[in-house]
Amino acid sequence: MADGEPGANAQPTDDDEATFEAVPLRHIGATQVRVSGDAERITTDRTLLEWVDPRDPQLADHRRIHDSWRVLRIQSEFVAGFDALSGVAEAVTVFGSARVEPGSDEYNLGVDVGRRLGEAGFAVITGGGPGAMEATNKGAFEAGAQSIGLNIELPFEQHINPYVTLAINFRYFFVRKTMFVKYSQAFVCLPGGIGTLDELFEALTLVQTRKVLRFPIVLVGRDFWGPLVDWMKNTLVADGKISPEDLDLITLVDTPEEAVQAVCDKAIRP
Ligand SMILES: CC(C)=CCNc1ncnc2c1ncn2[C@@H]1O[C@H](COP(=O)(O)O)[C@@H](O)[C@H]1O
Repeated sequence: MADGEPGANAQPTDDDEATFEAVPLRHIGATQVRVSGDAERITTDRTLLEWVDPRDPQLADHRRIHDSWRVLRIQSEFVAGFDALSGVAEAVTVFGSARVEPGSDEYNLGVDVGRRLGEAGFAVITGGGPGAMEATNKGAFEAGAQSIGLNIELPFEQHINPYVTLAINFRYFFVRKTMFVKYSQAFVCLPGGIGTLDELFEALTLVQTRKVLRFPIVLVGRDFWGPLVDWMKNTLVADGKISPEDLDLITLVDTPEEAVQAVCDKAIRP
């Protein structure tokens, strides 16, 4: 394929994707960009979500045909996820920063949380990445519990952490997020950034709207999470944006022991 031709610079993730994305990628130039020295891959989520000008005659079919057929790929990702996770009995999903360094206090916090959840009889689910995810999987692994990693395709090189005993790779964020909720009875959030906040607030929305019932959401670390909860109280409740009872959806704790106790007390268990 000559340079300048449709899809010439595309960085597909497999052969299927190469065929599938050949035309649509032209609209974004599909040049390889570099982030922190790593080649940035064009992810499936990006090709789904990026704006395409439907008035461009060469792209006229993009939304109509490619997005419609994309549903089959999305469907297959749901099928693979359901299939791989259907045997998971009792599980807790733990979220937290991808940037926590091994050996740090926050890493050790994750290990402790994972280990205690494992010892309490839960499988532990994380995003399968580095940092707090790795720490939590490590704790669960060392406790002999099922240690699950739901990995996500990212623009840069990404490896599942070595403490995962059941790994699934997802291309679509929203498919993966369905699995976190569907296969766990509680969420535990360790300190984290935008990814963790996204996962936390999605869970809060699902519980608030009663899409999910009796689903404890436990935040570990009062110093870290306290100011956010205070803001929710002083601004969201005070301004009438949420009800005072909505704050009861969150359990704020300091230690891994309290976190696991809160899960055991509040989650649906047989
Ligand atoms: C070093 C680095 C940025 C690696 C990214 N690798 C990742 N692998 C898997 N899940 C992730 C990754 N980054 C973010 N997430 C998701 O978002 C959350 C962490 O994002 P953050 O660091 O809080 O905002 C995790 O709970 C996880 O579900």
